[in-house]
Amino acid sequence: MYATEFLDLPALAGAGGTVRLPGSKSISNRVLLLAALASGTTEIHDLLDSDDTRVMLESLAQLGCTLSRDGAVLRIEGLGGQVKQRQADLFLGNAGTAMRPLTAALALLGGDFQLRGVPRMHERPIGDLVDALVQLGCPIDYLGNPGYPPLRIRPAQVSALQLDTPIRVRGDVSSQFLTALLLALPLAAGNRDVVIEVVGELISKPYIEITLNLLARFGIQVQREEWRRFTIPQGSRYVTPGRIHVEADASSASYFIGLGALAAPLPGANGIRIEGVGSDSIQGDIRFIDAARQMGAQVDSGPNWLDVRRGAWPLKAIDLDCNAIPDAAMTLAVMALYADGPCRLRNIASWRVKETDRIDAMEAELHKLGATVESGPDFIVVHPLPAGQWTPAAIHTYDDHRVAMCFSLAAFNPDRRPVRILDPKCVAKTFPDYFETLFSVVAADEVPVLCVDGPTASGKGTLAAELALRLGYHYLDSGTLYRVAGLATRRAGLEPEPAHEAAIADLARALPLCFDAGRVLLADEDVTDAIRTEAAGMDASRVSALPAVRTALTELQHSFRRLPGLVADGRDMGTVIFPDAPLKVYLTASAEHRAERRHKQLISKGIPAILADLRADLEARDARDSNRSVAPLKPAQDARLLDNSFLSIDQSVEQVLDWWRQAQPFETH
Ligand SMILES: O=C(O)C1=C[C@@H](OP(=O)(O)O)[C@@H](O)[C@H](O)C1
Ligand SMILES: C=C(OP(=O)(O)O)C(=O)O
Repeated sequence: MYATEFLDLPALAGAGGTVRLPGSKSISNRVLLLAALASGTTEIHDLLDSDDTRVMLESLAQLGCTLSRDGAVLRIEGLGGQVKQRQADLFLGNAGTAMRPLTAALALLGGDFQLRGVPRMHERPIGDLVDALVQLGCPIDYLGNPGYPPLRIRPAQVSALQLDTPIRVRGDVSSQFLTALLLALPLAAGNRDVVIEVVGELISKPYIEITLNLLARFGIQVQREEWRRFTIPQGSRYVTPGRIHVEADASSASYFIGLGALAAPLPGANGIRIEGVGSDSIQGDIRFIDAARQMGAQVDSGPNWLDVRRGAWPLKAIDLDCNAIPDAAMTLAVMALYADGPCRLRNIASWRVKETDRIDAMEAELHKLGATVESGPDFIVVHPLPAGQWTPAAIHTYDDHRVAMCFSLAAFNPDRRPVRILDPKCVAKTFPDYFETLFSVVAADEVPVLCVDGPTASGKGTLAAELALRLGYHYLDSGTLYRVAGLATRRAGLEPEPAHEAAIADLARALPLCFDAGRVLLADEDVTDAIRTEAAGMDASRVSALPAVRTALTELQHSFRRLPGLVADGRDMGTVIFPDAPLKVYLTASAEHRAERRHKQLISKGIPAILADLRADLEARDARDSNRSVAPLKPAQDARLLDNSFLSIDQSVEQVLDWWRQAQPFETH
């Protein structure tokens, strides 16, 4: 997951390959609750692991459920209709699929519970559900604004519940209220039928189908009359299916269906293959493929897969009632930028009460890209954005995963403008590795590189690693490559000198090197410490002066240039390896300061060192590095010089980030 302040997507040129998507949020949270309410053990395969499921799991654990994980399998011991903890304060983040169903279940289970969430959750309505439960005889208080969480649920007298008349619930604000009642009311259906009636037009109907389908998997056959009346038969009891599999999330698939529809195919790949969800999905958002087809995409599907390719181009404009696919429809709003006319998405009033007011959010952010957008209480019209009119934009994401995900598709714009996604970690709600997955199937003509070159002990490693962290970029410590090559040379029994140049180059070309969370592995051996000795530094400097070795390592270094970008530190990053890098920094500090830093570093590790000797070694190494015939150490012509003798690490980082920001076309936010 990218936990950076922003993530810059360079202009993307094409897409192709296979993605396997994480589990469905809607199925995961329903299955978790049903498994908790049932007796016995349920084995859940491929459960979604994200913020929304984490809050559900934590709540169930607080209520006394025993949970255990074994790879991709989660085992849950059901409570059999009895919570072990009759008092709990539950935090449900911004997960509607946890807040609403748990409210209903806990109201019926009996106990003293508080349910709260993030500030936005306290603006998302729950009044219709609370009204239905209160009418039934469950005491529930609002702890903040009436109609919204946080809530306090007090114990209800199950025997005194008003089940003689149908329980009436409004269905026109969120279908999750009806889902919540359907999931929980089997608890009250021991000796009578329980009837629920929907008041007003029910929205998001396919989500009710998911609920009914999963209830049936847990032994409860709800009878449905149209979308108005639902009967849970007397004697209904949750029976675990034992083992249940969660299919991949169809709403998450919409970004990759959109991608396949609008990206030019990559050579050798036949569009985008999506695995984990397909034509037999029980999720209503699978119908997004119909919308994509209407826009011109070519979609083939099978039981557990989808294949998507560009068909009509530009995409065809659509005018669509999106009530049944409210989540995936946001993807259409960005695809509309590439259409041959204005696209109208209708019947989406619920967008206004989700993670943010999504109609306003989409309008504001599409507008930043340069698009013309019109909207009303329950619709949005997005006009196509012709070439020449795209503006580089920093997309505000409103802590809404879907805003972040769907706007990534704007990086395919014909003007080759980069797109900045602010607060990219908001995707953690349902798809923590969204951007990693995207990067695995897209290509850019130019992946940005930020080079940090400089002499030994200038602090370039610390600076570059921090920059990589802040930008969410890959990190190449090229000095390490030479150090590892030096070590491998010694291990092969060779002296690092010109006489063995060809043999050392062969070794370097096939270096089994891997960077793993700050550790350096050589053929699975952790050599992080071994390559950091002064002697290894000297060997690195000596092998790096051999031209054939440098050539062998060049290709390896180029391979680190992957999306979304690279920070490379070394001595010739800007001059030789990445001459086209948009920002090159040459970092220096006086020999005196560098020797002092190195001295401090060694002493703090308990390694004895003499300051004067260190300084002399350092000056000798500077002279050798600057005078070597191949790629001598010098600033690139277009490098920015940074002398950090009197700067803290933070100050240096801020300075370079400032230069980086200036080199980007985004207006500051
Ligand atoms: O029941 C569900 O799993 C959901 C129902 C939909 O909400 P509404 O019924 O509020 O539209 C949907 O937007 C949400 O992401 C998940
Ligand atoms: C509306 C959404 O979430 P929630 O389940 O919190 O309602 C969503 O995921 O788009």
